[in-house]
Amino acid sequence: MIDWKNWRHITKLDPDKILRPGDIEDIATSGTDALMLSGTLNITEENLTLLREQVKEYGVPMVVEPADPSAVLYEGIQGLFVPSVLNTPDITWVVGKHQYWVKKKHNIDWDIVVPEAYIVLNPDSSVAKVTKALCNIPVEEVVAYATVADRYFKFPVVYIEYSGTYGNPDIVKAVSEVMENSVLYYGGGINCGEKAAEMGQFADTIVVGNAVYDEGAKALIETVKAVK
Ligand SMILES: CC(C)=CCC/C(C)=C/CC/C(C)=C/CC/C(C)=C/COP(=O)(O)OP(=O)(O)O
Ligand SMILES: O=P(O)(O)OC[C@@H](O)CO
Ligand SMILES: [Mg+2]
Repeated sequence: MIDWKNWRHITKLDPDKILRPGDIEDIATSGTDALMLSGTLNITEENLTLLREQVKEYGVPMVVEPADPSAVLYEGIQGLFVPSVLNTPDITWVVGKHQYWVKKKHNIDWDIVVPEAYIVLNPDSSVAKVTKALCNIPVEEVVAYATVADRYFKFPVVYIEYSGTYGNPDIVKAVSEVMENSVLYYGGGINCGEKAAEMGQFADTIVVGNAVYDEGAKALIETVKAVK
């Protein structure tokens, strides 16, 4: 297994978006610890495979984070990061999709599976809409979810997710103070060194997604430098 617990910086690449060859090289050589292939909308085995083929030659650890059991990749990747969303009333996104997945797929390589406890906090994100996450919750409730994930369910990863917008550092700080064993991920709206450094004080690992597409590789490199 890859040493994912020591990653400081993950670049999240969306199989539904286009990257030019030059961009791919710049991303892969940016110093990011891993490439995570993931998105909520329009993810298929086909576009996941195409993206994997584009990035694999650089030798950066590559992991897949599936949004649905119908689009999972098993070959040529080093990890399968599987989300459960904690702050949704719809159990489908906590354990339902997972049960369906295991029922259909009998030979899962559990050694590469890393369960993630998502706390989704941007109501405008695709992931919030799809999972009907209850995003407008006070910090005490976020901390309580994170504590349940860390101590009770013993999720390897707790993921504070603001996909598409920059989140509240006070919330990430408060969560970081209660984490004992889980690795704390922060993702959402990081598009420069300052924001990377700010969230990187509290999160073990920061995740940068949209900035790669909206700002380009130069901004990505700044975010890497800020946390390493
Ligand atoms: C059990 C299996 C194999 C799959 C189910 C996994 C579950 C429950 C996923 C629920 C949450 C989810 C849809 C996660 C996908 C990862 C993620 C948060 C991607 C970022 O999404 P956005 O940035 O909101 O979406 P777009 O980039 O597509 O707009
Ligand atoms: O795309 P951004 O806003 O950087 O968010 C990163 C990641 O947490 C999305 O799942
Ligand atoms: Mg996205």
